[in-house]
Amino acid sequence: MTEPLIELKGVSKSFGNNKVLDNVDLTIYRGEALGIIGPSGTGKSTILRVIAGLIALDSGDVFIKGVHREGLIEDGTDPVGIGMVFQQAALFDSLTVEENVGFSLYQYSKLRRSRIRELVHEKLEMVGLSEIGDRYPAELSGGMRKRVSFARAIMSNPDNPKSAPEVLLYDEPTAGLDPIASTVIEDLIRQLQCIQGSCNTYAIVTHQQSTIRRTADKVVFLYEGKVQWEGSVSEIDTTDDPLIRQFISGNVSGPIHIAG
Ligand SMILES: Nc1ncnc2c1ncn2[C@@H]1O[C@H](COP(=O)(O)OP(=O)(O)OP(=O)(O)O)[C@@H](O)[C@H]1O
Repeated sequence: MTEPLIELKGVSKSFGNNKVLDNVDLTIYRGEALGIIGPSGTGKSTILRVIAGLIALDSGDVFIKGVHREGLIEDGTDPVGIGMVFQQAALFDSLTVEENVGFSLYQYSKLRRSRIRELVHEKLEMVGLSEIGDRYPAELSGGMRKRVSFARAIMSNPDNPKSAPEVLLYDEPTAGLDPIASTVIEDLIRQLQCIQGSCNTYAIVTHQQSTIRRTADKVVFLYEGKVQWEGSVSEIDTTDDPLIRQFISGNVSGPIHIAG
């Protein structure tokens, strides 16, 4: 068994009266590619934001590499870096691609501008976009914007090795992309997993079956605030669990209550 990098123990989170996560236990091991699936509004993005340390818990504990997290990511206690790729790429429209990817280094490091440009170029090359540093986000396709956001998520300061993310969290990275652009992104996620110095551990939230099948090794199914099922990606086709059967077939009849 490899080392647990992320552990959620008894995590609960409500927004007002809406209990989104209800006593959730989840472990992500080093090197794991974890797919988080489940119906809309069931708390998948919330779990990613909990792991990323972006929102406070109501109760429960988060351990990062065995160390109890106190507070949020901004409190800086995590022993490993965690990067997040948001659903909407979340680029600054008024900055060039190069300024977006290098943003945290321009803001918070003492590196020379020329060194940051080199590092940005390296990351853009890793995502197959080495020629677009001078463009603005509005000049890019949706798939290209996603790839730029990947480059930004894996950016780190070589003077501060702890800033290199060891875990990447992808929130619906292929949402809104055509099947071919989705394949490009899925391949990139797998390539980044294998590149030395990039992230070999990740969790991915997705609704797209091709993305689940091509980017996840293990899958957890979230519903009604709890992890209801977990198994290998091949088991989603063989399990007789009624929740998974209904979800994968898209059948409106079954144990999953359709909101609205
Ligand atoms: N900041 C917030 N304030 C209030 N409610 C929130 C907030 N963030 C999430 N929610 C609610 O929590 C529930 C779960 O949201 P979340 O985005 O985690 O679901 P999801 O499974 O990722 O959904 P989808 O598949 O549709 O993206 C939803 O009912 C949502 O409206």
